[in-house]
This record gives sequence, C-alpha cells and structure tokens, in this order.
Amino acid sequence: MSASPDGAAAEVRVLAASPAAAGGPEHVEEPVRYDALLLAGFGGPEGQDDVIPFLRNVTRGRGIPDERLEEVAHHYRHFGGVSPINAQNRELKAALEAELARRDIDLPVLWGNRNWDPYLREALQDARDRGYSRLLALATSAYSSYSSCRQYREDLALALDETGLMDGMQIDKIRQFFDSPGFVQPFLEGVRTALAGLAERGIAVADTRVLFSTHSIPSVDAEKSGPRDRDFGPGGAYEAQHLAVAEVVMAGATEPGAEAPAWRLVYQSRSGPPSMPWLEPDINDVIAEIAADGAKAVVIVPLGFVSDHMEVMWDLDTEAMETAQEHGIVAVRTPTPGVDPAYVSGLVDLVIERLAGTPAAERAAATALGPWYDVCRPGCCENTRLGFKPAVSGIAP
Ligand SMILES: CC1=C(CCC(=O)O)c2cc3nc(cc4[nH]c(cc5[nH]c(cc1n2)c(C)c5CCC(=O)O)c(CCC(=O)O)c4C)C(CCC(=O)O)=C3C
Ligand SMILES: [Fe+2]
Repeated sequence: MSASPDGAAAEVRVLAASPAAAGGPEHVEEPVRYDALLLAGFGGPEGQDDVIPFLRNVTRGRGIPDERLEEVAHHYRHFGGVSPINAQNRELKAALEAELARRDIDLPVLWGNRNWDPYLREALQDARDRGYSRLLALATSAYSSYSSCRQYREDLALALDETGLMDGMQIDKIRQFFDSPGFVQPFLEGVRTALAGLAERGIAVADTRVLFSTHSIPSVDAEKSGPRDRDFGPGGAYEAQHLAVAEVVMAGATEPGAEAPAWRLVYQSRSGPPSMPWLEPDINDVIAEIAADGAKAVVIVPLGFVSDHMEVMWDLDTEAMETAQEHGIVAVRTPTPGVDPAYVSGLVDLVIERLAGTPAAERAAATALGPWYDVCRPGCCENTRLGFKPAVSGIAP
C-alpha cells in the first residue's frame, strides 16, 4: 500500500473478483459471495467522559486544541454526553438482521464505527476471528462527498492496515443510496403528513414553506464530490443529489395539479473557520427570511440524515425550532428514515444487488442521477486539504 502525492494512484482493495472493474465500469454486474455485511457508522460518545476523546477522534490529524473541542462539546454535554447514534445503529443492525432472515439471506451483520467504540478495526478483528475474508460494507451515509463517502472508504482502509489485514481481507462498499426508493419513502410520507397537519390547522399552502436541510460541507469538498469526469456544477454531486431527492419528495408528497408549497435546499451544522467558505444558506437565516416574507409555517425535512442523531437533535430540534419560535412561525420537523421498514428493506435490496450482480439497468433508483456507482473512480470525492489516503472500494487507475 503506498500513498501517492498526486492523489491519482494506489486506491487499494480493488474488486479482485471483478476483473472488468479495473477497466472502469462503475457497476459490478456479476455475482459476488460475501462472508458478512459490515455496517459502518460514524460513532458517538456514550457519557461525559467520552466526549473529548470522541471529538479528538473526529478531528484527528487536524491539530485542533482541546479548548476548541470543548466549545463543540456543549451540544453533547447538554444531553449528558450521550449521542443517540450508537443506539440507533444497534437498532439498525437488528433490523437488517431481521430483514435478511425474512428474505432467507444467510449473511451475518457486523458493526463498527469510524470514531467510537466499537471501532471498525474491532469489527475487522472479529471478522478475521470468524474466518471471514470478504466483506460488503454499508456506510450510514446516503450522499456523495468526502465526509459522507470517501472518508468511510479511507477509514476502512486504515482499519485494514491497523489490523494487518490489508492483504488478507477485501472490503467492497455498497453504493451511496440517496436514490434508493426505500430511503426516499420516509421523507415523502413525512412531508405529506406534515402538510396535511398544517392544512388541518388552517394554514394555507401559500403560507407554508418546505426546507430540506442537510449538513453543510466546505465548498471545495462540495465541488469535488462525485466522479471527476462528470460536471454537476459548483455544488458538485452532493448538492445535485439532494436537489434531485427533494424534487422526488415534493412530487410524491403533493397532489398533481394542486397548489404545492415553495421549497428550498438549506444547510446546517457548519463548523470550521469563518474564513473558509461552506455551503449556504444556513437554515436559521432562511427561517428568519421566510418569516419576514410572511410565511406562517415551515416544514423542516432532515434530508441529509439517516437517523435522529446529534445533528438532528441539536441543530434542528433545538436551534432551528428556537429560531422558528423567535420569528413567530409554526415549525414541524419530519422524521428521518431510522429503522422505517421501507428504508431497511431498501438497504437489503442494495445488498442483494451486490450478491446477485444485478445489471445497473435493472436496479431501483428514485432519481435520474442513480443508480449510483458501486466502485469509486480515482479522485472521486477527494479532499485536497487533508491529502491523499488509501481507500477501499475504488477502481485502480
Ligand atoms: C456530510 C456530513 C455528515 C453526514 C454524513 C454522515 O452521516 O456521515 C456528517 C455526519 C455526522 N457528523 C457528526 C459529528 C461531527 N461532525 C464533525 C465535523 C464535520 N462533519 C462534516 C460533515 C458531515 N458530518 C464536516 C465537513 C465536518 C468538519 C470536518 C472538517 O473540518 O473537515 C464534528 C467535529 C466538530 C465540528 O467540527 O463541529 C463532529 C462531532 C455525526 C455524529 C452525530 C452524533 O454524535 O450523534 C454525524 C452522524
Ligand atoms: Fe459531521
């Protein structure tokens, strides 16, 4: 394994059993036998003592002093130092196991996190102890960007390195699933229910706005999200994917021909120095704007998130709700997919795609951008600030 200064070489753990992939096709259209499914989560602290060590993990390599981390820690401190994310991933693991069993698929599910216990490396040690050598990873992240795709691929490669398994274990990764119908469905139902609720309260469609909210990321990361050879505009694949899903949600949640509320994509949870551009506008600024514009209600759709973790609990349910209240407008936050049966079933469909090698043309995709790539091209979602690191599940240049 060798790191390359220009970022173009040495993506590791190429699909060895798919010789065709080396040439470039982005979908694996032949069956592959996997020993286990590896659920790869973000991880979160489970007590006050975990908070700073967790934040050190998240920000490792960026030299952020503990005093700065303590500022970020206050969201966690507020909730007793506990993020609900690990509990949510335990539930998701159980739901995946049940759905795999229901469909007669004999595939054990392992779970490891990028930033907290149980770590990815522990899951890999467990896999090795059980005699597994070929894993299919499912990252709990739906869209394309450095933080939501490549960083999972890098951390999986790092875990292989840490456990000495770089040559003995292969990890492929399930494609970004923003376009999985099962992922879209809970958002669609949530918006439909929220709009019906507002109508019942006598709030007119013309006085309602729908805000699709996702994690802001540095503008340079957005621009570089997705494969190099496709141009998605300045917001990259990250923004394009969110806009495509939001359109599908709005079309499905409103009656054809009926008046539909105005909607837009907004961002939240910005961090980093103010001097660095991140995707905008911020949800709180937009709530203030639409209130000034006369809106009476806002439907907040956590489109970028798969479960009600800290970003949802703090940035939406605490901060954005406060903003709405300050500006005197009604706010409703719709659910995240969580362990919604449609979502879980859609994830298992994605597992089956890879086990069966389903041709891309036969795969379910809710937007015109999908079905997304099974294997990432060199440079896909690269991060030029942090430099090149080896990553699993990429095509060798
Ligand atoms: C796109 C995206 C997702 C969605 C995709 C996915 O789900 O993976 C996501 C998820 C999450 N992010 C999380 C937590 C954090 N993210 C941070 C920092 C950052 N996230 C970023 C992006 C994203 N993050 C970025 C560009 C940074 C700055 C890093 C840099 O400067 O390069 C920091 C450091 C402190 C700070 O900077 O605020 C923390 C603590 C948690 C756990 C929540 C819990 O505990 O419940 C989850 C699920
Ligand atoms: Fe984050």
